[in-house]
Amino acid sequence: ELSDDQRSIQESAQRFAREEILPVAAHHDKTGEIPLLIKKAWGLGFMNLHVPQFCGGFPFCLGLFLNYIGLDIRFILSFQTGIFYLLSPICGMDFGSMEGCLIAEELAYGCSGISTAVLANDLAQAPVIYAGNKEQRKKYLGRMIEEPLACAYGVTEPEAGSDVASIQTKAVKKGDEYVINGQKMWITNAGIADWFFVLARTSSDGGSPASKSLTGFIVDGDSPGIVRGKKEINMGQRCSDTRGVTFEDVVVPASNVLGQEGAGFKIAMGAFDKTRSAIGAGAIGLAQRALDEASKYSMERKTMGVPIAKHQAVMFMLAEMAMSIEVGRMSVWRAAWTIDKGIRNTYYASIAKAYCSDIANKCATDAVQIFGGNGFNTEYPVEKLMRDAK
Ligand SMILES: CCCCCCCC(=O)SCCNC(=O)CCNC(=O)[C@H](O)C(C)(C)COP(=O)(O)OP(=O)(O)OC[C@H]1O[C@@H](n2cnc3c(N)ncnc32)[C@H](O)[C@@H]1OP(=O)(O)O
Repeated sequence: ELSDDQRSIQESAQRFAREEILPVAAHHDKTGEIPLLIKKAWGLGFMNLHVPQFCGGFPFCLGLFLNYIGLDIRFILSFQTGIFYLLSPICGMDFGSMEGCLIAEELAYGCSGISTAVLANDLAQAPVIYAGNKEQRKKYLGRMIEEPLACAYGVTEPEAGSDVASIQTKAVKKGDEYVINGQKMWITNAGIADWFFVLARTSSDGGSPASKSLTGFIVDGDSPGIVRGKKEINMGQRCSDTRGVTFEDVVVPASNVLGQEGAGFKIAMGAFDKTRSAIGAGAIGLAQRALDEASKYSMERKTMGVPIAKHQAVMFMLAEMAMSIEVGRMSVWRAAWTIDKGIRNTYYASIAKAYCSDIANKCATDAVQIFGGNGFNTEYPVEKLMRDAK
């Protein structure tokens, strides 16, 4: 059962998604512009959810509360810089995975592209929270609480997607510094990142296992030698900034190594443990939206003298959608609850991410089917859901 606090967080996120995100979702899908809404989301505390309190973490829960009791978002934001900073030491808190999942589901209900843009920081921050020392956390996480900055998680490469152990980006130690060379691909926030988490190979011994050969670095976004690629024009989630990034002799101080040399693979895996359930939650938000849109439409649209919801072919689809969403949401909650208890959740988080992603695709596809010809048309919301789900 959700606690009262969790319910109010959920309701605030729901209100923000439905009042602020949903109305601009089609625009951002069309233009691919990074939503200005990110600043509002930051002001209300929906970004940087897991930054620890000692870094200045989450001073804006008061904003969430004020929003929850019905104050206008513009009013809250006009206050944010002054009063919230004064109050941050007493109202600061870092959210667990469970709260992160509740927020991710609601935001993705409004638009999973905007939701990814808002929540992608959480993925990049996860290795720093998981393995960073106090100075690293204060320096790189603290600044994200002070202003709405973006950071990016740089693991995937053109030749190494799901096979993290095969990454080729290299970091060579020279004195107190490392020099990084290599290429990353599909990096969310790459065009706007203030800093990157970069996973690179530090061992040249081909026989060395992944768990000892890779190292995680924090790389400042303004370091010479970082070449940010063009914004990729993707099929869905189009306002999320996705790019390739090249590192050409990028010099990083040894003090920016996370954990120790060789610990990077496990740090990256630990970050996935923390974030996979939230990706599952976003997928459930999208699936729930597909079900709600399809239910509403099937009660309004009539064929053969009855609403199409009365036809068994449509009823079955709606019932399947509802069943899979309930099961998927439970898989997300189980994964999030497990890690919040301090128990490794790799198994449950992987199930949640894989299962819910499939559910999102199935529900969106069925919603398009229920909408008939209209489902194929951009005037209706479901074709976007189908592209975003993919
Ligand atoms: C909300 C924001 C959204 C932004 C968009 C985000 C989109 C994304 O999801 S981006 C990322 C997508 N990429 C992935 O998910 C990567 C998927 N791949 C993987 O996770 C790995 O490569 C995986 C699990 C498939 C396989 O790894 P594999 O090479 O077989 O390693 P494996 O042999 O299992 O483990 C190697 C070592 O690591 C350890 N290890 C593995 N997993 C973990 C873990 N979770 N925790 C701790 N240690 C671990 C193992 O115990 C082993 O240790 P040792 O060598 O000491 O015995």
